[in-house]
Amino acid sequence: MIVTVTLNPSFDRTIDLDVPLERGQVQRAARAVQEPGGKGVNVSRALHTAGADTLALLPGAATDPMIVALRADGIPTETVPVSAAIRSNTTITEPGGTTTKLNEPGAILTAATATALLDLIVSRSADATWLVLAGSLPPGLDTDFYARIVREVRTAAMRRGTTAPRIAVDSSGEPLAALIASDESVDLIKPNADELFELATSLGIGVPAIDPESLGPDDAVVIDIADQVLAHGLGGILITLGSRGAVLASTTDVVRAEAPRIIARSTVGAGDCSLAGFLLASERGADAAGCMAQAVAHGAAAASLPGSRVPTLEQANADAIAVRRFPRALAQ
Ligand SMILES: O=P(O)(O)OC[C@@]1(O)O[C@H](CO)[C@@H](O)[C@@H]1O
Repeated sequence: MIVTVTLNPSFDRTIDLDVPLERGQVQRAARAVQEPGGKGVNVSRALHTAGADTLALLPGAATDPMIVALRADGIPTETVPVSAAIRSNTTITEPGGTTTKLNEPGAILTAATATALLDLIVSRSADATWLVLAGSLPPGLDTDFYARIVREVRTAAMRRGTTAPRIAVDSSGEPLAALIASDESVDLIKPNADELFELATSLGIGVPAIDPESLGPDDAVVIDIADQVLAHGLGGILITLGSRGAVLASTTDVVRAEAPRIIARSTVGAGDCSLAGFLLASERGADAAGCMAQAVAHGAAAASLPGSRVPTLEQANADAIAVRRFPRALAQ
């Protein structure tokens, strides 16, 4: 089972405009939808839709409209009750595909809620093959909270005499930097190129003064930086590159997967679906190339859907993805 943790969930609101956004003006939206979100929640939504066994862990009141919607969608969910409402992040989409995202900070989590979440995560990790820690940390949690989860999950597994789950992390900024700089190692992180450059800088790794989005199809720079980040005790780095696909850098392989041509409707949650595709294939015994094909198939299919809708397995066809694998043995 793949257990996901979303400490700062959101009831994502997507507002579609038929005309370009004009700042400072009153405009009429063409349509608006609201979907349960937050990165770990999206991973669980995509896994569940693809028929995989998953459990989403998050803070939220049972009566919160987001939790009600998540359960109505049939996503296996366990919550630690909180009194504050789950935040609502807003996405504005304009004709031509421009997307503007406004993320709220989220409600403050108390120390008691943090402890209850930690207990729940440790307990449910006993049945997990993968544990996914995803998204920002809400106010009230220390930036090293992810490192604390990893430590406690591994200590509990050692006490039980069982294998700890593999750990995948999809976060950015200080929480990710604090985790990578800590003594805890993780199996996989999933940054985009911007987030990888930001992480490398925080670790004192020199990065070129260029916009990672302008790198073009030559991913040598990205792989060189990923290799230096890998040396901080990581098993692999899955770097999502938008319309250029994705690259996996691990100690044993470099795998490049090309994105298919699509008409992008909304990229919100596409990275989360890429991670879900990777884990889904990993659960089903695929090798690194197979995991990357499913990652890119899922990410591209999600980007072609409106809002943060997740694709079905039929929509995320991994057979259509071109993948090249370059085996290697990287010294750690
Ligand atoms: O504010 P965070 O936690 O970094 O990201 C939250 C979020 O932007 O991530 C998902 C898309 O990846 C959305 O469902 C959600 O609104």
